[in-house]
Amino acid sequence: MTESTLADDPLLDIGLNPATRQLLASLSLDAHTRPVRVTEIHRETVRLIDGRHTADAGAAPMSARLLPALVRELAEAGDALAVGDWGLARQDPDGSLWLTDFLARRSALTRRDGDGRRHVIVSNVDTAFIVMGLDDDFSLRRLERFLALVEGSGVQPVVVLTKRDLCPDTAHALARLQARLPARVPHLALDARHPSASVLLAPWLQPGQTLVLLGSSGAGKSTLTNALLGRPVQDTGPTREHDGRGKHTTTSRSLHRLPGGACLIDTPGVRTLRPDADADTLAASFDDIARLAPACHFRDCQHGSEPGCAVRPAVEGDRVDNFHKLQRELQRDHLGPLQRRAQLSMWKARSRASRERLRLKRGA
Ligand SMILES: Nc1nc2c(ncn2[C@@H]2O[C@H](COP(=O)(O)OP(=O)(O)OP(=O)(O)O)[C@@H](O)[C@H]2O)c(=O)[nH]1
Ligand SMILES: [Zn+2]
Repeated sequence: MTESTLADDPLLDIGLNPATRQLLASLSLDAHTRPVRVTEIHRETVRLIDGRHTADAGAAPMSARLLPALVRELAEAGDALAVGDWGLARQDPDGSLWLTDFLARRSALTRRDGDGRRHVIVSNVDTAFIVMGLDDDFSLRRLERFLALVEGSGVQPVVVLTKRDLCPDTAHALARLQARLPARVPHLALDARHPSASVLLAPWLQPGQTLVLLGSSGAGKSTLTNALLGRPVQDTGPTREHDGRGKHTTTSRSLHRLPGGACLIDTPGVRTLRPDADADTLAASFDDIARLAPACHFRDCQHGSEPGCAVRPAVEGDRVDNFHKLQRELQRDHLGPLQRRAQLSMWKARSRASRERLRLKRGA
């Protein structure tokens, strides 16, 4: 048997990359076990694709149960499956499908719950397009939030500015962005409705690559998804596709295969991922400030109006302010409910006091 190449591996359709392929090759799988990717998580089952039953775009997902040993293993590790995970599925003689293992992740976008625990929302993603409109949506502060969310996840952020056609002065917006954004983060401006979007984004859309779109509501994620797919994704209603078990709706398709060969993961979890950072990723994302701060004259310099500040001349003031704001938020998020309430009433008392002072000053 001649060795097949990555290019003709059916798993390429579902985001197989050289590293995952190498890992799978080392596993000597029996005839009943095959590599799969998780596209949906339900209470007792998961939906999987194996790249074999590919329709025009995105494979029709199969339902599988988790092997009890896998459930135990995950519980012991305090972990859970995520969309994008690679795993192994075994088909029993009676036709039932079991997820038996899951493979180590090479990247993960996570969110924290109220108790500060981390949950993986999506894994094995190469690129996150941070989508932001060049209209009222444009906010460098929010962009910095999203970047801090992606930082440290193993995912490459790319800033995609949509609505270029609506922006009277794109050059100005880009200049502001460049003054703020670390040079390592690629960025571009486009009209998300135009087919040329996939040409501009081609470097991140190569076969085997997996991407997600992040961004606030109305930023243009659906519009861009349609442009990348080359056709509208129907969000509701039945599709024409039948497989004997009934109709699939496209809403259940969270992994789209793009014409160029990349996979786009679009799940409600990703859509609603709030750009919250944690301390490490925040520091890494604002590493320009961290790098310069040791050269400030005062050790506790806030990079405001202190003499001898090394940060202020080099970093835009609003970026420094945003860093401090996100840091404060983080501290607040890490407080327990009681401490949070105490802090809230302290702030309320303070603002009451300052309102009172203002009132007295104005002689009201
Ligand atoms: N002119 C213009 N309109 C755009 C562009 N990108 C998006 N739009 C419009 O902006 C509106 C919002 O775009 P959507 O793609 O629905 O935004 P979204 O990010 O998917 O929003 P949610 O689904 O709420 O998360 C739609 O009316 C789009 O037609 C663009 O580049 N140019
Ligand atoms: Zn300073």
